Amino acid sequence: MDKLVIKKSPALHGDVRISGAKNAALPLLMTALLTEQPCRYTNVPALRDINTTTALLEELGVKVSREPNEVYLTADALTSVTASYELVKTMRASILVLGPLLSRFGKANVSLPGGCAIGARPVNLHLAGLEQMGATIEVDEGYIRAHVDGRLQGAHIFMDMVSVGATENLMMAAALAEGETILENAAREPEIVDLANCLTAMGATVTGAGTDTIHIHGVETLQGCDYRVLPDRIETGTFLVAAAVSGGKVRCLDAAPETLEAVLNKLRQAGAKITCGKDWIELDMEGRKPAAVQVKTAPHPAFPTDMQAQFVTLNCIAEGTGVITETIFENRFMHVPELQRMGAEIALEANSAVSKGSSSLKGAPVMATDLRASASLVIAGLIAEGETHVTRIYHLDRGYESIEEKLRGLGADIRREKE
Ligand SMILES: CC(=O)N[C@H]1[C@@H](OP(=O)(O)OP(=O)(O)OC[C@H]2O[C@@H](n3ccc(=O)[nH]c3=O)[C@H](O)[C@@H]2O)O[C@H](CO)[C@@H](O)[C@@H]1O
Ligand SMILES: C=C(OP(=O)(O)O)C(=O)O
Repeated sequence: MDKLVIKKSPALHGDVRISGAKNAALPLLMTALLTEQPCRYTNVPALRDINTTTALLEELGVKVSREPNEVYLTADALTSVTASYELVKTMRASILVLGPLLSRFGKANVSLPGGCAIGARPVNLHLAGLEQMGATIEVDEGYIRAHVDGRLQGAHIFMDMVSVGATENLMMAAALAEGETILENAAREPEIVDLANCLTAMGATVTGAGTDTIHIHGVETLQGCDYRVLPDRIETGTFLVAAAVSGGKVRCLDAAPETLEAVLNKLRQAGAKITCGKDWIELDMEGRKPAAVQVKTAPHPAFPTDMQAQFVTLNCIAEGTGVITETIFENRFMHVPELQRMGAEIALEANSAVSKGSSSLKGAPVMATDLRASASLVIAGLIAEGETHVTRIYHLDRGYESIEEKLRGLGADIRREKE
């Protein structure tokens, strides 16, 4: 297993190129299941989750070929409709094969994802929506077994909670369903808009993506696509926080500033000077220490839970007291005890992390517990005195393309070693 060894680094300076978004690419690659025609996806990040997705699609019989940051998929003759536990347990987003398989082939067996480090993460909304569209679903021996006679039927679905994954699964299912599907209380994340744009390019009619009501007019068949994945707003935010914490000046290229307004707003409140172009964002801390910020996570367009851990690190070293409240996942503060081991003064109070600020961090061996927790520890390592060893970085490799090379390009002292 690999670990990252990070030494206290100078303030980060320079340009960094942002990759395609993991959370957009995962559902986008699943759209290939909706058509027998070839699909090409570009700006696909080189990540462990993308490898898992292509392995999963190959297991179903999809023809896969890859070039750097490009994936070609053809689902003209499937050999299986089963997503096995072995793959689903390593990547929860595997559940996104359910909607497309069911709508195109009338059946699907998908291992139940189960809980994960950050929370229980049930899939009841995915199943309830598909049942409303006419599917019969049972859970047997840890597998969701779903089938439908004929086509799924368009339905008016109101979701009790805002769920990104359920919205995506139901949008893909609805694209081949008979008639119109209306999704109410839908997620509004930029990745939903990206998926809607791809489905539209494939011949479905999708309106309202980016609002809480999405209309999808299903069609009998969809065509292939040539689709470029949206820039990763969470990777962008992570580099901006790293720059802010180090007192540096960093420009993120190939970014999508309009997708991370809530994060940019908090960085401005922390004292950063932010300048944006059409596809770039520059953060300049002018050598200052950030001011602590108050943050509450909530569905888009509010502050994203996937940026919460990085802001906990920012608040640790900032001036003043900061409170960060997590409202999406019930167990997403696993980075806090690790940051405390580095000297951070943070108290956990119910679902809030309260930091006193001005902690002087010291390097320590720390363990990554999930993807964004890992990112928060890497950022802490850059400013901690001495050396920080971050273990279990396979979490980080799920979602950050070449993170150590990109950080080194900004002047960080970071290297990958065998544990
Ligand atoms: C691959 C991907 O895009 N992952 C993102 C996606 O995850 P994911 O799509 O899994 O997250 P959801 O939006 O579905 O989850 C939001 C909340 O709803 C709950 N819930 C969800 C579905 C359901 O059927 N029942 C239910 O109760 C979850 O437990 C959670 O508390 O959105 C999350 C919230 O922005 C992000 O943190 C993840 O990075
Ligand atoms: C929680 C995340 O991803 P996933 O839903 O794939 O676990 C994330 O990207 O921070």
